[in-house]
Amino acid sequence: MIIEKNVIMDETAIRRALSRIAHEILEKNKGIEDCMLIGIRTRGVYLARRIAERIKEIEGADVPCGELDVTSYRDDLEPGKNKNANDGDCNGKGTLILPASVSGTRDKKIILFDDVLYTGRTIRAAMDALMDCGRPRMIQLAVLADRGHREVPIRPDYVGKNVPTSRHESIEVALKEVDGTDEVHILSNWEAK
Ligand SMILES: O=P(O)(O)OC[C@H]1O[C@H](OP(=O)(O)OP(=O)(O)O)[C@H](O)[C@@H]1O
Ligand SMILES: O=c1cc[nH]c(=O)[nH]1
Repeated sequence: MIIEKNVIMDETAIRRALSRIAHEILEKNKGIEDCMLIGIRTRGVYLARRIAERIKEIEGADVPCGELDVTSYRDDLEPGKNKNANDGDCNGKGTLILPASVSGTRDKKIILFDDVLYTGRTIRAAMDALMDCGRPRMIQLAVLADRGHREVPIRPDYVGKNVPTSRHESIEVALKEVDGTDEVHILSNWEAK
């Protein structure tokens, strides 16, 4: 099977999209007070950190940045590996990692970051994890690429690029921090899970 790869965002396009999202976050939240950025592992973490740096440049303010691992909250885990493994110990088991300067997510405005939004199941899992770890005042969602095909009623607040796709395509995000390069590409002939 021939797999075609088409680049849809290069380094400049990613930088501009993240810069725009940083401005949109500041505008929507009228600043950054009580906001916390939380990146979903793996690449969402680096997107959140880049936005935090951009916000610092624009506003001169530090915004706390955390990491979330949603693995134990997924609805597609193999039997026997369910979320009970983490029940009652959301921090101790590494689901949510916050900077030491922050006491928790209670009453905070959480802005969740992921690289790709597809069915929405990862974000559903992320929201469950966050709710188990405290009671945020609000949760907003930022994604670099929204490719559609939602299976749950989830809509992002901030989008780098909307990419109409077929189910036989996949979107891959490469980031310098993990992949050595910044690029978003679309692959044809992908076999969806
Ligand atoms: O909206 P969804 O259908 O849940 O798909 C989106 C998720 O898929 C990818 O993660 P994946 O589980 O492939 O793992 P990865 O981040 O390690 O690549 C991507 O990073 C998103 O988190
Ligand atoms: O196209 C897709 C779908 C899910 N997750 C991805 O990273 N890309």
